[in-house]
Amino acid sequence: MLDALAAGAALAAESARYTGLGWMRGTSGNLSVTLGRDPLRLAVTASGLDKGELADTDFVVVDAEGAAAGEQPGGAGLRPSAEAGLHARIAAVAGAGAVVHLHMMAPVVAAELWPDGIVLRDLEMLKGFGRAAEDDEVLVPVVPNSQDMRVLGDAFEAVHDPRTPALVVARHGVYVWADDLMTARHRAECLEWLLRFAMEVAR
Ligand SMILES: CSCCC(=O)C(=O)COP(=O)(O)O
Ligand SMILES: [Zn+2]
Repeated sequence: MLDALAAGAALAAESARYTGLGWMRGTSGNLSVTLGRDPLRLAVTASGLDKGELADTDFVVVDAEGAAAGEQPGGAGLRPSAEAGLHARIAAVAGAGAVVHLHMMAPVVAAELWPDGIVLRDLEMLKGFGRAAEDDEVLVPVVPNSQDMRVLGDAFEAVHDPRTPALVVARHGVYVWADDLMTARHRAECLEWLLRFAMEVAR
């Protein structure tokens, strides 16, 4: 596992990449890395900042509820992401080492078309999403949006399949997770392609 300062540098670098892709527009999106499991501790991007311009210390160490925990490398002036509670739930339930939350367009539009979940099957790019390409049917779950991270966390747990490292929040964005930030990014990139493909062929 990364220490907090290394995690902060990685969060800033990854956030800049996602901003370049247009997936963290405005101040949207947030990323986290798991720092420890007993007790659960995550480094999560600070709330309300331009995610394309994060300093290496623009993160907050949070607990299992998503609340700031202990002394903070970036000082007491930073607030944890408003969505830190869902990051923590995903880290706890799915065992994720890194969680990325992105405001990319494809999952949100796909959720409008398929509000009960998005089915993907027989696509080579599924390998990049951590699944088999052939004879594999993947249901990417969709849950309604909420401002209450406990409500979102409960909705996530109700639909969670350990084989599927993503959750679409309708009219909001997508969560993708993996053991580390780079793998989470690869999965997010492949998922975006898969969802765009699904919508193109459904037209
Ligand atoms: C225009 S962004 C609205 C809040 C949100 O959905 C988001 O992803 C960013 O929240 P944060 O508190 O992490 O800045
Ligand atoms: Zn969001």
